[in-house]
Amino acid sequence: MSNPIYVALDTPDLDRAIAIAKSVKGHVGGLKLGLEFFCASGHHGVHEIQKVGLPIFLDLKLHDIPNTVAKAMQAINVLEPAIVTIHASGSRAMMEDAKAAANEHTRVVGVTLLTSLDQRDMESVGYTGTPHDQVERLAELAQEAGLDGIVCSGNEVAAAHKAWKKGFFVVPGLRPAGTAMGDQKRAVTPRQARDNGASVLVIGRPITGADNPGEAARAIEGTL
Ligand SMILES: O=c1ccn([C@@H]2O[C@H](COP(=O)(O)O)[C@@H](O)[C@H]2O)c(=O)[nH]1
Repeated sequence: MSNPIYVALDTPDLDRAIAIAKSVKGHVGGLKLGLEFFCASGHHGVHEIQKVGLPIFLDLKLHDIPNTVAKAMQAINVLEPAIVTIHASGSRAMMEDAKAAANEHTRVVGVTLLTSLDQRDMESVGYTGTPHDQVERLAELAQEAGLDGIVCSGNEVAAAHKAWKKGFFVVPGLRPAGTAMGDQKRAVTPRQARDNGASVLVIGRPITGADNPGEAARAIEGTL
């Protein structure tokens, strides 16, 4: 089985991102570039990170009217990302148009409920039901829209996997035992997420915040 870990290179500093990417190579399966990185370094930054030689996951969480999201997707096709995120709450039409605009070999996955949100946060923005309900609802919509999979927490991935056997499940918000939660509220360990059916394990600060990111990645890999 290939290594499911994608390290989140959340930094605006391109040299630092390259250094971390090189140090974790061999202990992760891919590199995730999100808003912080992309807003600071853009396409040039992605090209530089690609030189490390690992698959690229563009975690841009696109969320806008269908036409705008489709055009944004077309603009990143040239980067040939392995995975791209959009927000599933943007509607079925938005997801359909995003998927239609993406490269054939790019997996387009829909964020269901951010792992930094809990039940109380959901209520504060007017969502009804539990995190499980929300993930189930949006996973069904994402599947109907023809997406490849979803982003959810390790708490919901087992149920999502059961309902969508061929789905591709990206799980962030992972914390090895004893590490700081930070802003994550629905966290599980990398091993729990993998056992629950995650296809991709997204891990940021537990690796990038370590004195030796390569060693931290190797240690987490060893727990899987
Ligand atoms: O629901 C979500 C969706 C995306 N993320 C992203 O994953 C990483 C997590 O970083 P950590 O440092 O391991 O907390 C980060 O890039 C988020 O933007 C998420 O956490 N939750």
